[in-house]
Amino acid sequence: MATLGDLRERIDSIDDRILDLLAERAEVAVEVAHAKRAANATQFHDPERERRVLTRLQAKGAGRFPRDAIRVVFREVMSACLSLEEPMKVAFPGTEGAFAEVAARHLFGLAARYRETGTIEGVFDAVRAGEAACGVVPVESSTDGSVTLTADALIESDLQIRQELVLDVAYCLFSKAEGLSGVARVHGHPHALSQCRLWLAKHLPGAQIVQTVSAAAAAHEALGDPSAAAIGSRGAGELYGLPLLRERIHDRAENATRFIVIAPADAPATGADKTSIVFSVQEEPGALRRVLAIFDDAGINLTRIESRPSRQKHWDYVFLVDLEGHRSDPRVADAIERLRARCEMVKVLGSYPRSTGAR
Ligand SMILES: O=C(O)C(=O)C[C@]1(C(=O)O)C=C[C@@H](O)C=C1
Repeated sequence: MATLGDLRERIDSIDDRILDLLAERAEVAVEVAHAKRAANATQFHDPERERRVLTRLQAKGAGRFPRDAIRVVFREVMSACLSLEEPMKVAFPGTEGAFAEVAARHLFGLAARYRETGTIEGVFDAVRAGEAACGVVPVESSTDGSVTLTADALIESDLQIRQELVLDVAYCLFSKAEGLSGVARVHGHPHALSQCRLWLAKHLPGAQIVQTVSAAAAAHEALGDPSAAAIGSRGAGELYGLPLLRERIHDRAENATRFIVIAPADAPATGADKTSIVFSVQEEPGALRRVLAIFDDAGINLTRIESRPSRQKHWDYVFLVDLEGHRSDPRVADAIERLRARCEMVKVLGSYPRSTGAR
């Protein structure tokens, strides 16, 4: 049997070969950048190509090497190669350690340049001003429903949805307190507090609940005061060096947030896509039912419908719909045309590949 020393020598030599291959890949990525410049490409980042690379490699597999890890490794390899071409600039709301950052890093890797904008509107502004190539914003939570700030910003903006990601959201409680009995105050973002409401009522009934603007602000409170606790992602706690008191304190075991990537243009068809649209209907009885029948007649599945105040008139609403299919599918294109004939306003917010989810 080989000794531990022998096996480690073999691992060292395999790692050297991996490094040589990475160096070779980096050289090719630099050549890709030259080819793109020669073709006057405006975008170096190519999410469709990245998706094809990840799908192909995961399907191919690598013996015993875990399939999920293939995604993580190649996500970082491509993020690093892209940084040699042109670093990707990505905006997200909130501060470091927020779930929007977790989603952004999952999609764009460690080598992208991240910009915290503080607010959801700030993400839209940064992308519109060209300060970021794209932005990652939450659009709905499986527990709290729609993120209305995002819905309203989408309705008003010319930016398009080009990707989505459903992220498993797990909240932790961090504190310098020895145990739960030492916690007098719990600080958290309103979304975090709302998603952990029952747990807090049961386990910390006497604690004062304090809303903060971000997970980072909550962490700062807990850093400075041993009788304070903060709610946040595991990553946020690690980032701020706070001891973990309890894990998975959210009320619903299945707690996910859907994030979208907004950019100047949406995505080409992949065969498994969704399209988001917003429309307003005339104020007459049965108008909404007749409009929805267009999708029904075309056999198009609606995955979500939501109404928002139009902000033009009192008690006037617009409807946001997510449907299965790409806007270039003849069936979808035809339904949108029929919608235009019936509605006062129709705006396509973008077509994008359906999320396969991330944990
Ligand atoms: O194929 C390309 O267009 C590349 O730029 C290479 C590469 C990669 O590393 O594989 C890098 C960045 C792109 O977003 C897609 C893929």
